[in-house]
Amino acid sequence: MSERIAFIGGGNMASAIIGGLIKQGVLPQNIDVVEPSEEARNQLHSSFGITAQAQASAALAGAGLVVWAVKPQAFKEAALAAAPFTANALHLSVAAGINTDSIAAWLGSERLVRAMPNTPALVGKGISGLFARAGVSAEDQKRVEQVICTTGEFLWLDTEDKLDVVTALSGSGPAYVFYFMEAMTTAGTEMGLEREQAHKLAVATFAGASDLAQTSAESPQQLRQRVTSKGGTTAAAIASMEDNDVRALLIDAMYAARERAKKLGAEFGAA
Ligand SMILES: NC(=O)C1=CN([C@@H]2O[C@H](COP(=O)(O)OP(=O)(O)OC[C@H]3O[C@@H](n4cnc5c(N)ncnc54)[C@H](OP(=O)(O)O)[C@@H]3O)[C@@H](O)[C@H]2O)C=CC1
Ligand SMILES: O=C(O)[C@@H]1CCC=N1
Repeated sequence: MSERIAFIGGGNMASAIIGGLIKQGVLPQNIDVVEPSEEARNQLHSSFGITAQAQASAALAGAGLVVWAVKPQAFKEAALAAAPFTANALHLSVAAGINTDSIAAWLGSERLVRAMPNTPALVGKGISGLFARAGVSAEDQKRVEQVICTTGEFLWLDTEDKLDVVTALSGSGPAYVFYFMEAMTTAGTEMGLEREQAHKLAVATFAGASDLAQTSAESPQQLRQRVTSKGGTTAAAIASMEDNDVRALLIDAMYAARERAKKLGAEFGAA
C-alpha cells in the first residue's frame, strides 16, 4: 500500500484506522490528515508521527483514497472545503447516518463506499459493515477491503439502509458492552471485591464469553443454558433480568440508536 491516504477528521475513529494501517506497514509520511483541532493534531503527531493540516489544501490532491471521519454535523462543510482537491480519489465515509446520495452530491463523485466500523478497530478486533455505491469498481472495493481489514473483520451489505442497523448493533455496540462491564464492576465492588479485582473479572468474562461464542458450534442461547444450572445462581440472575425486561430494554436501545442514525442523516445530510 504505497498510495497516499488522506483522512478528513483526525479524532477517535480516524486514529483507530490510522493505527491499523501503520501496524500493517503504511508509512506515516504517506498519510495526510485534515484536522482543525490543535489538540487532536498534537495527538496524531505524538501517536503516529503524522503532521496534520488544519484545513484542506492542494496537499490532498495526491491521495488515492480519502477517508471521511468527521462527525455527521461537520460533514457537509468539510466535504465542500476538500472536494476541489479530491476529485480523482476513491472515497470512504465512516460517518453515522449520512447517506451516500448526500456525500456523492457534495463531492461530485460516485466512487464512494460507506462504512460503519467500531472502536475495537484500535486493537485490530473491529468489525465494519460496508456499502458500495454503484460507481465503485471491484478493484475499488478490494482497495477499501485492504484498508478496513487492518482494523479487523468486515462484511458487505446489499442495501444502504442496513448500515443504520449495523450502526445500532456493532457501531454503538462496544458502548453497550462497556456499560454492562461498568454495572458488573460496580456490583462486584459493592459486594466486597476490590474495584480492580471486579474490573478484571468483568473484562475477562466478556473476552472469554466472546471467544467461546466465536469458536463454539452452539448458539448463544445454548451456551447460556450451559451456564445455567437448574435452581442455581445463574437461573436467579436471568430470572431477575427477565422480570425487569432487560432483553426488551436492550432491543429498544438498538431501535433508538437506529432512529438517531436516520435523524442524523435527515438533519445533516441532503444537499
Ligand atoms: N467513535 C466511534 O465509535 C465511531 C464513530 N464513527 C463515525 O466516525 C466519525 C468521527 O467520529 P469520532 O472519531 O468518534 O469523532 P471525533 O470528534 O473524535 O473526531 C472528529 C474530528 O473531526 C474534526 N473536524 C471537525 N470539523 C472538521 C472539518 N471541517 N474538517 C476536518 N476535521 C474536522 C473534529 O475537530 P473538533 O473536535 O475541533 O470539532 C474532530 O477532531 C463520526 O461521523 C462517527 O459517526 C463510526 C463508527 C464508530
Ligand atoms: O455514537 C455515534 O454516533 C458513533 C456512531 C457509532 C458509534 N459512535
